[in-house]
Amino acid sequence: MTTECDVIVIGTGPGGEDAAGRLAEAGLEVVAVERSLVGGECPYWGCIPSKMLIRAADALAEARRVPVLAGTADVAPDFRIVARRIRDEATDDWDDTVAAERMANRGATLVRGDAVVAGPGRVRVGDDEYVARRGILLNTGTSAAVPPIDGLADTPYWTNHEVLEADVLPESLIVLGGGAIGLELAQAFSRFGSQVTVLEAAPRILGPEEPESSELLATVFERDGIDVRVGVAVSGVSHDGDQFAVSVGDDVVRGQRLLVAAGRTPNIRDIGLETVGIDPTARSLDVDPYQRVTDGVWAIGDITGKGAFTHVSMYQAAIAVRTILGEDGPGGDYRALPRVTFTDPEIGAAGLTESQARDQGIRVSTGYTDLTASSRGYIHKIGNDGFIKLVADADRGVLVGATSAGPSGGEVLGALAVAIRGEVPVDTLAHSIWAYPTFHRAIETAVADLG
Ligand SMILES: Cc1cc2nc3c(=O)[nH]c(=O)nc-3n(C[C@H](O)[C@H](O)[C@H](O)COP(=O)(O)OP(=O)(O)OC[C@H]3O[C@@H](n4cnc5c(N)ncnc54)[C@H](O)[C@@H]3O)c2cc1C
Ligand SMILES: NC(=O)c1ccc[n+]([C@@H]2O[C@H](COP(=O)([O-])OP(=O)(O)OC[C@H]3O[C@@H](n4cnc5c(N)ncnc54)[C@H](O)[C@@H]3O)[C@@H](O)[C@H]2O)c1
Repeated sequence: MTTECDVIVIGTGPGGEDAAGRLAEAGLEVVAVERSLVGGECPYWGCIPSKMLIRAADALAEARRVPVLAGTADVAPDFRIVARRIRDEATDDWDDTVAAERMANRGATLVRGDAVVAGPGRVRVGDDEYVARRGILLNTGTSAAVPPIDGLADTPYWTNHEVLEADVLPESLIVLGGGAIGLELAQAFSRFGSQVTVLEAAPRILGPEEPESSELLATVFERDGIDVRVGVAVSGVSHDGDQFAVSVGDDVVRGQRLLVAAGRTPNIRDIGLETVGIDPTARSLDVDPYQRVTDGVWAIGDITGKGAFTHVSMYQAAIAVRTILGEDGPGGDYRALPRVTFTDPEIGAAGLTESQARDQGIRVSTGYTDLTASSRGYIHKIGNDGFIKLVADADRGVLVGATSAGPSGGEVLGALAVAIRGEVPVDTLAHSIWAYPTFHRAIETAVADLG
């Protein structure tokens, strides 16, 4: 059967679902194809369940701080409570009926199945063909990358799916990869009582962020009893029906569960992109500032390589919708791209790191302050680890990057992201009033430190 429409959306991650709804509300005939759950990774196996787990784990950690500040607290973690919350409240037991109805109510037609592009404006789903008058919007996202380590593929390893579907706490957990996924989940499971080992191939965890962020998290994790090993070469993995054995140099790390959090593979390899002249082997799809990949093909979300975050997917969805509807509006601007790793301390960052700024030839000055030395850090006491680091363009007198690590690092980041985005002069920041005694007041000290 062949069906005509205006736009075909392939993949309904956060951006695709929203774009399909907006385009339909604007009066276009929209077909949205989804092979799994409407909403994508974020609500079912990503941001939301992981942050629920972290919220619970952080409550345990705060309760354990009571003896230093306020008396006694008996803490007896029960993983079943958060597992149930993820199942019942976050994911409806991994059922997307509500999301599917929400999209249908906005006027888009949901087609379930694997979509394959069959030529300009043409998409196949099983035996059915869909033909789009305006074009195809790609939002196919990413899947966990599984490194080609000897034996790994034959073991019952976990990815972000299984780990967030778990309802029993593993006694021990080996985490392959010290990026955002690995670190957030490593700390959360450790706080519930799992013995956790993080194996990171690069010289430091959280490699894309400032070295100070990596150092801070390594120190805090070590203090928490998490075994963090960097610069390791994992040469083999086996499973004896009960335990994993991971070969790391001459050593063997054993654990009940193994989480593979070693990066993501874009879901663009086998969806027929070559039929519209797009290279399916690329690391990401090159989009112009208006989300165009080629005539009649737009892309949004993780596959664009602009930042694998829900806020990027949603931001790009709004731009793609304007483009498809022929409306005016600004193109994508990633200069102040914010991101938050929800460890404790949270690592918030926006814009460029110091080394990225130097690589761009910017005459850089940096400002740094330790949060423990701030009034709020002193008051907060236990759990006050953190810092603020600013990266300024000394010639233009504006911030081009910032990191805000601390108990509310992700919230403090808001002010810094706005300062970068709005190119607020450093001089204005220096002569502003910063509320006392907040964590964000430490920005003033970091600004004063800019050399
Ligand atoms: C554990 C974890 C925690 C995270 N935490 C955060 C966080 O705190 N904050 C944040 O901003 N981001 C976070 N992310 C990242 C975030 O989940 C993604 O950036 C977000 O989901 C946006 O992805 P997307 O729009 O590219 O599509 P995705 O969410 O990946 O969805 C793509 C959809 O396309 C479908 N699809 C793929 N191919 C086809 C096809 N051929 N036919 C039909 N359907 C197809 C898939 O089934 C999927 O539903 C996290 C990710 C993980 C894994
Ligand atoms: N809070 C958030 O916003 C949040 C949370 C989780 C994920 N995310 C998004 O999802 C993306 C993917 O997360 P991720 O953590 O899987 O990927 P990542 O690329 O950020 O980190 C993967 C890590 O695994 C390491 N690695 C790769 N192969 C390895 C091997 N064989 N042995 C040991 N280490 C190995 C890499 O060096 C890297 O440090 C993130 O970059 C981020 O954009 C965001």
